[in-house]
This record gives sequence, structure tokens and C-alpha cells, in this order.
Amino acid sequence: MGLLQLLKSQFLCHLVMCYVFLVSGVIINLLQLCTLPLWLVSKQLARRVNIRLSYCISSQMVAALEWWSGTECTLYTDPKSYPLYGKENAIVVLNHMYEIDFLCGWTFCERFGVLGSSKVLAKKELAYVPVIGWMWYFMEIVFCKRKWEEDRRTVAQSLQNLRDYPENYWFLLYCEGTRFTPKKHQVSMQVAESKGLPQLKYHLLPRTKGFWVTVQNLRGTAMAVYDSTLNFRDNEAPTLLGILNGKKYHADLYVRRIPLELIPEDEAECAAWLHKLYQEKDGFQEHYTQTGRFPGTTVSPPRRPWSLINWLFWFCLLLYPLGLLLAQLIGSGSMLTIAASVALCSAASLGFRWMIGQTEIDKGSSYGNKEAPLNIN
Ligand SMILES: CCCCC/C=C\C/C=C\CCCCCCCC(=O)SCCNC(=O)CCNC(=O)[C@H](O)C(C)(C)COP(=O)(O)OP(=O)(O)OC[C@H]1O[C@@H](n2cnc3c(N)ncnc32)[C@H](O)[C@@H]1OP(=O)(O)O
Ligand SMILES: CCCCCCCCCCCCCCCCCC(=O)OC[C@@H](O)COP(=O)(O)O
Repeated sequence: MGLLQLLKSQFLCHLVMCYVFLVSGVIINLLQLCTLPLWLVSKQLARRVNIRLSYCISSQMVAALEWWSGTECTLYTDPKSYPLYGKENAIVVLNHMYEIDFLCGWTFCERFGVLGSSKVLAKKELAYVPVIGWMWYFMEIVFCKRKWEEDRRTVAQSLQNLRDYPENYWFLLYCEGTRFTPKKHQVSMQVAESKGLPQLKYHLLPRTKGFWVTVQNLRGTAMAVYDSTLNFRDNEAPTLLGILNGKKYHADLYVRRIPLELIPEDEAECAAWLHKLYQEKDGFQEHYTQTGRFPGTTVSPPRRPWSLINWLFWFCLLLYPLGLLLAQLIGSGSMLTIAASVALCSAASLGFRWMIGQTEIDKGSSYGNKEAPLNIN
């Protein structure tokens, strides 16, 4: 192990990164809160400001992936579609198998200049994650309870609000609704069988209602669906802790651009279209397993320096007061103050560990685990 690699695996480094991420995040959240009165004066200006503020948070995680861990990202796509990426609104359909698939998605957003404005249909629980969840509120992220009866109205309303969004965005949809586990796969394939649908090997059966409602509500403003399939080289199962430890991964992403007008308007036809799409996605994963690559030509959209510059800015800004505080603390000689500070740091690192836990599949929800196939018509 090289010296740099050893440094990256040190707990102290992680503690400093945690401090910078949390403190800068809370500062940015507070600035976002200050933009609330601006919404009353100029909604579009408030949105543009929030896009840039959100970028300052999410790009820190992207910087950790791109610059700290050095993870590489290769894009497989059609060269004719490539120039359109980042220049139009699009609905991104991505497989949901990895703990850092959202982060790889963010990296591609960053490289095509839509990170600050990127959107997702996210489970409501994530709205309460400090910093990221609070930031999402100002980004107009669409939340769902994964209970269709409750979601149908709120999701459609939130999507309608995006129709006059002032900058290009990608709207991410994990149609599988939850991350892949062998148990969830088994349950969903029982559902597929009961519905007379073909089996999938690498995906859960997609939930079609969210896709239909998204396509219907963004029709005319989103130009295409980007069917995206992600895999990692060498059968890696990457984790956020791996990234923090500086482990380098290699992500391969296959993207097909499908014009939105090709997607049926009728709900049942749209659902059938999505099921067929997932069968094709399964075929691409099989191709990857067999050959180690996706179909299509490859491009590696270059890393941009902005995420690193933003990250270094926050380090410079926040490390100086931390140093002063530590010097004062040690200088004070008060055991009580030192003990209180250690307790505070321990609480903060536990909180940080809980946040990282939100990305871990074995701490995931039981959604999709329990559906009893016998109850399904
Ligand atoms: C490459 C570039 C990337 C670009 C990235 C861009 C942007 C990035 C931005 C941000 C990144 C942040 C990432 C954050 C990630 C957070 C993601 C999540 O939180 S995922 C979870 C939430 N999202 C979803 O669930 C979306 C998909 N779900 C749906 O669409 C659902 O339909 C729903 C709208 C949520 C409603 O769910 P509900 O369960 O209530 O209803 P359903 O109608 O879907 O379910 C009943 C239906 O399903 C059948 N059924 C039953 N059991 C199963 C099963 N196990 N598997 C499949 N299907 C099942 C059942 O028979 C019913 O069928 P039918 O519809 O025929 O009646
Ligand atoms: C900058 C350096 C520091 C970086 C470290 C930052 C650590 C903070 C981590 C906070 C991350 C919070 C964002 C969580 C996003 C999780 C996305 C995700 O994958 O959600 C899962 C859901 O889709 C489905 O849930 P399940 O039903 O599978 O359960």
C-alpha cells in the first residue's frame, strides 16, 4: 500500500471530511432557507440560486468519488445522442443494484452540467437525512411514500411544478422501487410469474405507476427517456465507505436515448412498454456478464475541475476555525471542556455513520420483501 493510499484509509482523514461536509452542508442549508423570501419575489431566480447552492453540497460527494477515490466512469452510448446530453430535460431510468449507483448518476450529471438541477423520485424517508434531505427540499425533489393511493396526487402535483423549471434537469427514476437483494428478487419474480411476465435475472420487476405518471406529467417538457444500465468492472460491489477509504472502482454505464413521443400514453400500454424495456436491460446485463462490456461505442466524458475547486474552497474555509478551536481547547486545559468536545465529536461521527448507513443495502427497507404473491390477482 502506497503512502497516499495509507493516508486515505486513516480515520482522522474521514473525520476531517465528515466535519467539512456536515458544517458546509448546514451553512448551505441555512443559505437555502434564506432564499425562501426570494421565492415570493422571483421564483425563477430563487430556483437558480438554489441550483448553485445545491451544487456546492452534492459536488462534494462527487469530488470524493472522482478525485479522492479516482473512480473512473465510462459511458457506452450512441455518438448521435451524445451531443444532446445535458442540453435537454430527460427522464433517466436506472437499475438499482449498487450502494453508490446514485453517486455514479451524480457524477454523470456533473460531467454534463446538470448536477445542481438533477431530480429524483425518492422515498419520503430520505427527506429527513440531514444536509442532503434538507437540500432536496429546496431542489424540489419529488418524494413518495411508495403507497400509490397516497402518492398518485402528490407525485403528479410535484411533477407539474417542474414544468416551468428554468434550467435543464435529469429526472431519475429507479423503477424497481428498491435495491436488488436475492430475497426481493425472488418475491418480485413470483409476482412476474403471477402476471404472466417473463423472468428477469438482474433486475427486480419494475413498478410501472411511477414511470407512467412521470412520463404523463413531464410530456412536452422532457424530451427523452435515457435508459441507463450501470455495472462495475471485476464484479465489484462498491460502497460509500470504500470511496471514503480511497478505493478506486471502474463504472460502466450504458445509455440509450429514447424520444418521449415513442412512449405510449395509455397506462396499460405504457406499463407493457416498461416491462419490455426491463427485459432488454436484462439482456444488456447478460451481455456485460459474458463479455465484460456493454454494446455501443465508449466515451469517457472528462472530469471537470469545479467539484474539486468547491471542495478545496470549503476545506480552506473551515479548517482554519477548526484549528483555532482545537488550539483554544487544548490551551484551556479544562478536562471538562475537552471531555465535552470529545463527546460532541463522537456524536457527530455516529450521526455521519448513520447517514452513510442510508446508502447500505443490508440496512435497506423491507419494501418489496413481503408482497404475498397469492394475494395478487
Ligand atoms: C445516468 C445518469 C443518472 C442521472 C441521475 C440523475 C439524477 C440524480 C438525482 C439524484 C440522485 C439521488 C438519488 C436518491 C435515490 C433515492 C431513490 C429512491 O428513493 S428509490 C425509491 C422510491 N422510488 C420509487 O419507488 C420509484 C418506483 N416506484 C413506483 O413507481 C411506484 O409505482 C410508486 C409510484 C412509488 C407507488 O408504489 P406502490 O408500491 O404503492 O405501488 P405499485 O402500484 O407500484 O405497487 C403495486 C403493484 O406492484 C405489483 N407488485 C407487488 N409486489 C411487487 C413486487 N415485489 N415487485 C414488483 N411489483 C410488485 C402489484 O402487483 C401491483 O401491480 P399493478 O400495478 O399491476 O396493480
Ligand atoms: C464529501 C465527503 C463526504 C462524503 C460522505 C457523505 C456521507 C453522507 C451520506 C449521505 C447520503 C445520503 C443520500 C442517500 C441516498 C441514498 C440513495 C439510495 O440508494 O436510497 C435507497 C432507495 O433508493 C431505496 O431504498 P431501499 O428500499 O432499498 O431501502
